[in-house]
Amino acid sequence: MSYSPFVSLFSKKDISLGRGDEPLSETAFNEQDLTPDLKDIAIRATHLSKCYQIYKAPSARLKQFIMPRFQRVVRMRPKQYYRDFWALRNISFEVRRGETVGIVGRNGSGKSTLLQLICGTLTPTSGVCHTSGNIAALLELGTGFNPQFTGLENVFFYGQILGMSYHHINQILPDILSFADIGNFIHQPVKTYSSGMVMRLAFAVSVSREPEIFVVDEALAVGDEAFRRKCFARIEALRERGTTILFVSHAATMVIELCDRALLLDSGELLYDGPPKETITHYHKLIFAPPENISKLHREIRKAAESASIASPDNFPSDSTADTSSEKKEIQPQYVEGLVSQSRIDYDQLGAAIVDPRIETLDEERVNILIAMQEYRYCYQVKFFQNARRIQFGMLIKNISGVEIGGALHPSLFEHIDSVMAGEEFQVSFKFRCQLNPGTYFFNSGIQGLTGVDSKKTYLHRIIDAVMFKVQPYREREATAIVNFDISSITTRNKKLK
Ligand SMILES: Nc1ncnc2c1ncn2[C@@H]1O[C@H](COP(=O)(O)OP(=O)(O)OP(=O)(O)O)[C@@H](O)[C@H]1O
Repeated sequence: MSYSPFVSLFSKKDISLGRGDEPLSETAFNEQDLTPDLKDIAIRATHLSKCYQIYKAPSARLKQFIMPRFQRVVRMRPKQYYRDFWALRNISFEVRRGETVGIVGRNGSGKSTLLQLICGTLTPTSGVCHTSGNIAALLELGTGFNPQFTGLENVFFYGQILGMSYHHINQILPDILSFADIGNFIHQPVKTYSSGMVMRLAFAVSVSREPEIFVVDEALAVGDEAFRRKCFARIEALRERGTTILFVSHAATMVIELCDRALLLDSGELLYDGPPKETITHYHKLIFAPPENISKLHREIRKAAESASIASPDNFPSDSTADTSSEKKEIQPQYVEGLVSQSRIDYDQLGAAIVDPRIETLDEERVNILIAMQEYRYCYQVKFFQNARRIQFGMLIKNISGVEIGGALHPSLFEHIDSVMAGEEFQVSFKFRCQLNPGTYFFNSGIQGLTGVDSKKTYLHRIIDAVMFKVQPYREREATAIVNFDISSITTRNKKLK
């Protein structure tokens, strides 16, 4: 019976591997061998590469097995019947203990290969991967479960692979079953399960023995909304307890919400390693780029990666609300030159252009550090290159996770400017009160309307994350969550009951 584990536990190790037929060596990774800085590191990948041999047909594989030996005997130069395909090339990065790191990339970019190298289920062609701590990995969905076994049998099967005793699994079984929540299906063979049910069970088992490193490959994508929320909550709990988490996802919001950092892979190369929102922006650009623009985009992303540290959030006033000193109370709105959106996306201009989006105080001073509860204007110019009809100018405020907080349209939600002529220019200004709690936020800008003989409204120009800004507290923080509704509260103490 063949079995390939997809929930697996690995011990501290240091795998050094050579290319192709070279002997592989695996050595123990002792805590005392670690340099002090390495003690903070859960995963260190150094120049990791993985090359697959691609054969045109199965017969070529056989030829490769026989012919080179024969050719050597007759003193011919051995011929190669395959071509090399580099799924990963020269990947180096570190993950600190307790960090949550997302991996994003287009299909085939090498994400799963990287996770498998880290987990040790695949050997690198060259390079080294150090991991420190027990790893629980939720890799390719379903490939590990024995389809003939019932769910319950698989719980014990995996639990023991994870290093738990039968007795311990028995003890925590109610928790596992309650988390998986698949009812009586637990007594059915896994081959009768939907992919969502397999995921529920696999996730429940893999987190039951709290791992030091938790690696998840896209598995959560198959769960329903409610279960995904439950998984996120569990991942959050693991995070809070200091588990290092590495996961692959195509879901931008999830990466932005959960991760401290995100890596962008493309064509086997680590293109970007930075804050999740910026990584996701580069990823989105790659997904939507026509093939002929990919190389140019690669160059741009590499360049952005080099200069990323300049715009590090550490260089700007913090979002902290703890400091309620008098200096903090007197803080003024200001403009910080380097505080610019790294995630701006300019869509094509279809007859109009948004120019110079900015935030101003009511005295027309440009700012990007705003004081909560004060009034500002969000402004931009619009230039029309074509005649257009039924025009609306828009703005939208989002937080760093992409949650849409509030927006407006001019003239209004249900009105529009009937027509504009090519060459006309507008100054658009939205006055607002900054009822946001301290944090980092973004403005989108957009012009909707009709051009030519179109009868369907489209964006004539749109800029996502056009302006980035930070909000500082106006006094001590007065409200919870994102929006400050200026809530006033009162309590009346009831008379003591006799
Ligand atoms: N065993 C293999 N033999 C040959 N090529 C392989 C093998 N496994 C993966 N590849 C190739 O390596 C590249 C990277 O694959 P990988 O599965 O790591 O990509 P991925 O980023 O996880 O993709 P996806 O988002 O589609 O899951 C792909 O082009 C894939 O076809």
